[in-house]
Amino acid sequence: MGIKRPITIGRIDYANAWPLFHQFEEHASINSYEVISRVPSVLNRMLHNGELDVSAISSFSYGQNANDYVLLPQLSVGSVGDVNSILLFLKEPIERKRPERIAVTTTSATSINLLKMIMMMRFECTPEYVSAEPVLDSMLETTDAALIIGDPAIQASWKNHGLHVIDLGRLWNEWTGLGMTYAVVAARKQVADAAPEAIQAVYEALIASKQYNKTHLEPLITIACKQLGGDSKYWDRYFHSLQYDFGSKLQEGLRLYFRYAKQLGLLSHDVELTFFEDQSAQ
Ligand SMILES: C=C(O[C@@H]1C=C(C(=O)O)C=C[C@H]1O)C(=O)O
Repeated sequence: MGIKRPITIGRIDYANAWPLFHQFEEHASINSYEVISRVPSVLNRMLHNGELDVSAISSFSYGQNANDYVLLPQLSVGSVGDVNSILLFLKEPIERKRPERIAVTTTSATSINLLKMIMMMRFECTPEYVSAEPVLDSMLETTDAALIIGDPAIQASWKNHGLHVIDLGRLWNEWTGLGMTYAVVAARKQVADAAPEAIQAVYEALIASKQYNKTHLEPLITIACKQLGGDSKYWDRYFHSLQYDFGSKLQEGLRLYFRYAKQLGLLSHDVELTFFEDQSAQ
């Protein structure tokens, strides 16, 4: 039993995940671990390849690999309504003209598929999607619209570029009445079976970090202003609009998302949410 090497943990390299990971080190009781900070698409690949043992990943990537993963309970990045950092920038309002070609950031999995769903089911169109680095101006050189997530989306939203902006979290909520879960924390099933105590230690540290940050947002707001720009009012509202607990409303939204993904052929199979068993509850 156990693993005889440092446990590898993936951290999303965007402000949206800070409330889960900031102070992780201070709360970690394991002595041998490594935290690797990357954009979601890279973490998705690394967990899939076994380069990571446990990671925050796109919820869509969990759906693709649900047989090999377990979810850590009460940990997610979601919203019921505005998410503020998953944004579609359009040259023309969508009510007037459906986009024919959309540039989508290379960093996402959940939001790209959420966008495809919204286009097909809500706006009844099937644009061409081209993958691109998340730089608004260059994305829009040859397209009608651009999807950006995370910090670059926030920074693009501050610019006065005269574009029309759709917040995908708000649109999903208005359309379905539900919340949406963009990121989950998953462990490789193989590792959770072989070393449940190591995964339990990571789980407990993330929960402790999340609880601490909930009542100590000030340091995160200060770092965000310094590193990413904006003012404290913006970041206070941003962190409060995101939901980190993976509650039943957020799970319900994700289940519907997976059902739609299957229906549209974006996923090849049905997805069940399978959770890691909290070892302290036994
Ligand atoms: C809220 C966000 O949620 C995220 C969106 C993801 C995706 O689209 O795959 C993955 C992880 C999160 O970073 C965001 O990026 O702004």
